[in-house]
Amino acid sequence: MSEPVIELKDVVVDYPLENSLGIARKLLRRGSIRKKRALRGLTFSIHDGERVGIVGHNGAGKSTLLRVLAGILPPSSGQLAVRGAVAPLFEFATGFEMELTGYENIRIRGLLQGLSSQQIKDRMPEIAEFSELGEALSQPVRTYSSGMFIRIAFSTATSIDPEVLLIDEAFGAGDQHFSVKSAKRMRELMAKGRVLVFTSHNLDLVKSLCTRVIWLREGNIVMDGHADEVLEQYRISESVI
Ligand SMILES: Nc1ncnc2c1ncn2[C@@H]1O[C@H](COP(=O)(O)OP(=O)(O)OP(=O)(O)O)[C@@H](O)[C@H]1O
Repeated sequence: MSEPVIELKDVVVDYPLENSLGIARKLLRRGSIRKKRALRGLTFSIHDGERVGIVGHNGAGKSTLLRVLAGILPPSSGQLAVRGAVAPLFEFATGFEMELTGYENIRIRGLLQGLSSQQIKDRMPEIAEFSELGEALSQPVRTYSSGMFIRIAFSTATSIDPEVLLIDEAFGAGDQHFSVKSAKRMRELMAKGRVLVFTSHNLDLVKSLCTRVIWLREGNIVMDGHADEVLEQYRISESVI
């Protein structure tokens, strides 16, 4: 079998439960920093062509797992390999430099996604056009509405032909016009992408999009297997609660 596109081994994520001042004070006093363990040693691989749904109740660790796969959040311990270009289609409103212009923010996001300066330059007209932001792209993004941030982030994230598509169903694609346009582009990318990882509370949508489902509970994998089988068990457990 070929090398997996995504490979996790004993991946743990702890969130500090203190702000940076609290952490500094604890360090000075040699006290222990309180943490919340969100992922408790996940091990799995995803191969070419797999469409994987991640399900679980609130707080199960779905968003944390997507952030780890996107490289936004480094694991606290364990090993992670993601082979190929990743398009993270969630948390669009985070990570902007407020004093810089729309164009500059597109460049930064592109570099973070692993594009070269030349690739960004080549794609800039297409990204700008898809965003439909026009002259506003020359303004500092602190002047933008929340929908305008989404336009930049979505247009940049989908400007590559990604091998790995990470989608949180609750991604919120802005106004009606842009959400129709972005849904169409997402479907095109899903048809082309080698791997899809999709989190959602909408089990019918998961069933229609995914071949495999990983069920998380409190940062552990409860079940990992064929979508129909895992969703059936998950539904039974939900009706018991
Ligand atoms: N920034 C943070 N600081 C501290 N704890 C966090 C942080 N983000 C998430 N957590 C905790 O980590 C755990 C996993 O959260 P996560 O957001 O990954 O769950 P989820 O499955 O995506 O939930 P939901 O379905 O509600 O979106 C939860 O217990 C949550 O309270």
